[in-house]
Amino acid sequence: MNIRLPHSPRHLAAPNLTSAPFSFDGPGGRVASRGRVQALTRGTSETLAARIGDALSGVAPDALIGGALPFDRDGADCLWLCQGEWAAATPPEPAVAPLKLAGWRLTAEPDARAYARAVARALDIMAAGAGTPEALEKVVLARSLLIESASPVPVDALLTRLASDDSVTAFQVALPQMDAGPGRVLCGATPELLIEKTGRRVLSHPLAGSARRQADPALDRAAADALAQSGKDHREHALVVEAILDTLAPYCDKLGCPEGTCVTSTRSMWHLGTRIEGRLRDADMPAVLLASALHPTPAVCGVPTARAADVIRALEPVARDFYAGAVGWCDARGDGAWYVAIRCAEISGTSARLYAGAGIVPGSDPMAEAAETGAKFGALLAALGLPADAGLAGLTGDA
Ligand SMILES: C=C(O[C@@H]1C=C(C(=O)O)C=C[C@H]1O)C(=O)O
Repeated sequence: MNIRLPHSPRHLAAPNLTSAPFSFDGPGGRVASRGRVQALTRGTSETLAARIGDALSGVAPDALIGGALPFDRDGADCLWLCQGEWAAATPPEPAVAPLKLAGWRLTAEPDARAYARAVARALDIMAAGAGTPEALEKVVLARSLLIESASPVPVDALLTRLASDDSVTAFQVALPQMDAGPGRVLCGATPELLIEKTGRRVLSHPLAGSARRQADPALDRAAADALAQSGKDHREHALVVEAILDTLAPYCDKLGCPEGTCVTSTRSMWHLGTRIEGRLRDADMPAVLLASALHPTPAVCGVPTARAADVIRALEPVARDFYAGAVGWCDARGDGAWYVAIRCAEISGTSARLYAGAGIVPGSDPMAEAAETGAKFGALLAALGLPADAGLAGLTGDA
């Protein structure tokens, strides 16, 4: 079965989201696991093609693979194979249930000021290496907020609330169990399409360059205009587009960005975005392998990739695990959609660890980057029923 996301949305059954190991609900439709579900053998990006080939050989045309690739290409992925009858599903409940976490506590890891110091350190590394062959041109540094609540974090209610923003894809992927504790789920609302593949058609919509939305319409417009004019943000963005074009070129006989770079928005953020369209040479290339070839783009890692990954490892105190990886699905024909795993949280029982990062290039201002990460937490915090600006603590003199 061919599931087309943006132009012919198709609703697949997901009787109970908490028991479905993956679901995606975005601008083009909704895809969720169902039927007989089995975990694929876990492995790194190196063995992915062989494992996908094995999994898809001989399966029924309506089989579906979905899940998450970790940020670290040498880390083990988490993929699920679903087989069985598909049934038409009713679209998810439009009602946005109020969500109130009982007795919650928030710990910044690290706090905004320590994050700003890490950004300053990254800028020093860039300056020290400038002009050398391995000079660091961009690195994306992230921080996290750990929320601990007195009651379990309700993933279904959170997803419903996240999905109420039409500009994002609300997703959840069940992650491997770490120990005997509660299950882990990666849950979020990503605005960034890594790759969508339908037959020979591919589409990617990278984002990089950000500004916080404002409640006042005039200030909001001004923020978008400033982003559209920002040389620093356009430099940050261009590196991502170049990397995606370079990676896709060998797979495509046509590739381009017909609309150029535009300002796009979610409910809480403005971004620079570029729609990249291509035609594959091989219609059978599975979307998950294209996602793996592209990942990690400089939207979440940096340039050059290996150097940026080293700096991330050295400067970030919390392991990314599946944050800033890729989440998505692909059917037996290889058609599917994969998203950059951002604006998300790893949820386990009563705790949720939220992540947000920002691209650093020469000219970045450490405190402004800390504020940007604070703003990026907003969507998840609000969906959890917490103050949307809680990630900005320490930046406004209120810490
Ligand atoms: C890394 C994140 O976002 C990425 C970084 C952006 C930026 O630096 O401007 C913008 C969009 C995303 O590609 C995140 O939200 O955690």
